[in-house]
Amino acid sequence: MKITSARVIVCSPGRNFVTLKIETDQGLTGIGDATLNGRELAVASYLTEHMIPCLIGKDASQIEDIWQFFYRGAYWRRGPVGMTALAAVDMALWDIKAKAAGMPLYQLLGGRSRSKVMVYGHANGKDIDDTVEAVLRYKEQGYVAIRAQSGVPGLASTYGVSKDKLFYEPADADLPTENLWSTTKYLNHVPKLFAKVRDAVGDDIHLLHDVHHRLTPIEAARLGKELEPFKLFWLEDAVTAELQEGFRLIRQHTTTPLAVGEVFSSIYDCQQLISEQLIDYIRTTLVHGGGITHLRRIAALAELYHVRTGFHGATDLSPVTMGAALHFDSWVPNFGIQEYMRHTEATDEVFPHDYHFNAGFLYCGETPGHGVTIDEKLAAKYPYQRAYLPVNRLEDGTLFNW
Ligand SMILES: O=C(O)C(=O)C[C@H](O)[C@H](O)CO
Ligand SMILES: [Mg+2]
Repeated sequence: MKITSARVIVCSPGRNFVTLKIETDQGLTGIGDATLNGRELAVASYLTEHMIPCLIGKDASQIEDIWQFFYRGAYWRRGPVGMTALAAVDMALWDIKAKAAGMPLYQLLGGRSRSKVMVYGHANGKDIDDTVEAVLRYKEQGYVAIRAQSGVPGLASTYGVSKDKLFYEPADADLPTENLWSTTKYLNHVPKLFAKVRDAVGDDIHLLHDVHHRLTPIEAARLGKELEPFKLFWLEDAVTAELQEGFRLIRQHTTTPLAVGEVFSSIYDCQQLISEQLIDYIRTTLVHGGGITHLRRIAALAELYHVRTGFHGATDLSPVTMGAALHFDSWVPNFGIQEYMRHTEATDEVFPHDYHFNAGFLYCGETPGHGVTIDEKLAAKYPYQRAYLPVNRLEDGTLFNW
């Protein structure tokens, strides 16, 4: 089955998405997500200029060989732009292979390990009371796992806290917005938030929190320790993870479970974190981690060390990633949880899909392939719009982590 054409579709139905479509001489087509928030056109160009010319004429069924060709063959390995582009190719090829087999993708991976995929929703509010209310609303909708983020007193704006309760869109301007940050104010606030949230929601709901890489290991250790009474499901991205051994310090001090990895692009970013059992959940998902072919290796390594998956699933990961991820989640033995932030109606219309949400769980469909397509005519009505993630500064002006 030869690849006859491949093209990149960039569209912005409420936010930017980059999609790769691969066509074959047998009439089968597949699509993959190539969206890298705030750097979309770099991946689009990497695909168009450097990968697509090499793809034409290759046998679409040789997924592993094509993966190795672009990973080893490029000489310049890893990195978010290259691995996102590779992920799009990989996802599209798995889509084609599953369609050729007449099977939903999870069947090719090894079949179902579970009937439904537990997801967590995003509750956020401007202050503690507002956040508690948002958490209770998620609980009413049937969610069994809820992430809670709240504004911090004394800080004008905080990441993850939007005006809209179901969507939040961090890439909010055509030049980066600047936020201000105070670790002291944040650390004083979060334990108070979770005391109230746990009290309101009861013991049966899983609670999660995202620090967004803003603490040092010893600060994260203190936060983890102070949050222990509230039994979090996980504390996410407590510190930046370029220094993998930094997590040892956090681990020595707290039993609060740790999740990290949404910005990772390969197994080498988490090898030490996993093999030293420094984390409990690996967040890297298909689109930024080289696709299904590479995530299978990460999940298999993680399984050895009692680390479970907790795939990234914010709105900047397109429905294509969500569809493929749900097949992976339905199969992978060491599944933990799946992040779920709803896409806008416009996005859902551009990317028709067969997965659905019901009472706290997502269900992948039974259509052959990963179950997501793209309406190209509709996509063309939403041209690319430059949009950046914000940057974050300390109150004295020092540029800080976002
Ligand atoms: O979903 C999360 O946990 C995030 O931290 C979302 C990120 O801000 C977002 O995906 C960045 O592109
Ligand atoms: Mg996060």
